[in-house]
Amino acid sequence: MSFTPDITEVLARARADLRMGVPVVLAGEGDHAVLMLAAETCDAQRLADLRALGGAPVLAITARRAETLKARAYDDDLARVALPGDATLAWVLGIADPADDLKTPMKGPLATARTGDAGLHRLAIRLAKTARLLPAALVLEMAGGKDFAAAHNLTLVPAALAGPVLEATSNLHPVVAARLPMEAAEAGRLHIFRPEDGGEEHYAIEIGRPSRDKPVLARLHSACFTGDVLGSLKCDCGPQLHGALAQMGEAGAGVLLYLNQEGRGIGLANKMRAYSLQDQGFDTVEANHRLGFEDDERDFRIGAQILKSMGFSEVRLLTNNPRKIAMMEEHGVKVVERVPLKVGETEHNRGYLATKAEKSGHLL
Ligand SMILES: Nc1nc2c(ncn2[C@@H]2O[C@H](COP(=O)(O)OP(=O)(O)OP(=O)(O)O)[C@@H](O)[C@H]2O)c(=O)[nH]1
Ligand SMILES: [Zn+2]
Repeated sequence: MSFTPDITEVLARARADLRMGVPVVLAGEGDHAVLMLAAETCDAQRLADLRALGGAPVLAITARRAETLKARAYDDDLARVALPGDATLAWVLGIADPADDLKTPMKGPLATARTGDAGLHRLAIRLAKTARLLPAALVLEMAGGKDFAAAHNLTLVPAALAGPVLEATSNLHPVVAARLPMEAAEAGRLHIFRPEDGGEEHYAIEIGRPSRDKPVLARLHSACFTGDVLGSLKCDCGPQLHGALAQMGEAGAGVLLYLNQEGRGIGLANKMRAYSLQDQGFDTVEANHRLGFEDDERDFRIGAQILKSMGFSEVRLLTNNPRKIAMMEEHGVKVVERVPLKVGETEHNRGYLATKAEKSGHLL
């Protein structure tokens, strides 16, 4: 038995620190380490403190973001923008956040570095992403990172242990289930699942008493606060959610997973940043890229894990998204049938649905 936090627990702490603007130390090979701050939550004092340490801090961004900024990414998916001597917090935010890109088209020329531990820089961006912040991190290479972390009471993340944990899907545990009569079906039951990594909980809504021996009518729904709760006309999520529940109610059985992967996994704040870019004329995929994200950052392995833990191994999947089908099949859930789900097209979301069909391979 040990009271010392394990790597999963350390990562959860690191995420909380970054959201609060507290720096984190990432330890690499031997004595090598980097000090990181999430660009989005860094304040002027911490930026000044970082500079006072000397060395050559960089702003690590994704190649997606670098492309918009016309900055050279020397390391495939990663670019390290050198901090000019007079870089202010506004400069840092201007690189990290595309909000004023159109107003300030020339943010450069930006010098990008080829040196430094690319693995640690990638880890810094990954941590910012998992904290649902903009994918940009201020990073300073340092020796003696362990002592520095201890002296300043900072979370120390050993990179070699962190990598595999961040790649894997966290185990989920059932917390509680209770009866929930709904408009769509009186015989409803809501199950709560909690991941071991301290991340968002996910839900399963079981309708009727679906047999575990036959393919179940199933839907993997990704959280969409704007569509599900506010009835946004920009997407089709609300009608899809209610349509799927109604279809299961009519059939007398089904299971809908409500996965808390808002904004295709980038979080609601970043999704609203994407919406703001969409108002500047970019489509849903371009907006994600300009922010530095991939088109879709969701992890559908979570869905397969929940279905299996509930005893379902075969599904009739309500979806238009071929990626969901592939991920289920790859992770032990057989999709015996795809059941199309086409509801809620409006004049506001027609372009959005067309982009998903053209660029993300959605079936019409
Ligand atoms: N980043 C981003 N996320 C969005 C946008 N519009 C909707 N979302 C999110 O997209 C997710 C819904 O995914 P969809 O692509 O509509 O549908 P799908 O679940 O992949 O596929 P289907 O099963 O066919 O519905 C939810 O998490 C929404 O919050 C957007 O413009 N940008
Ligand atoms: Zn939506």
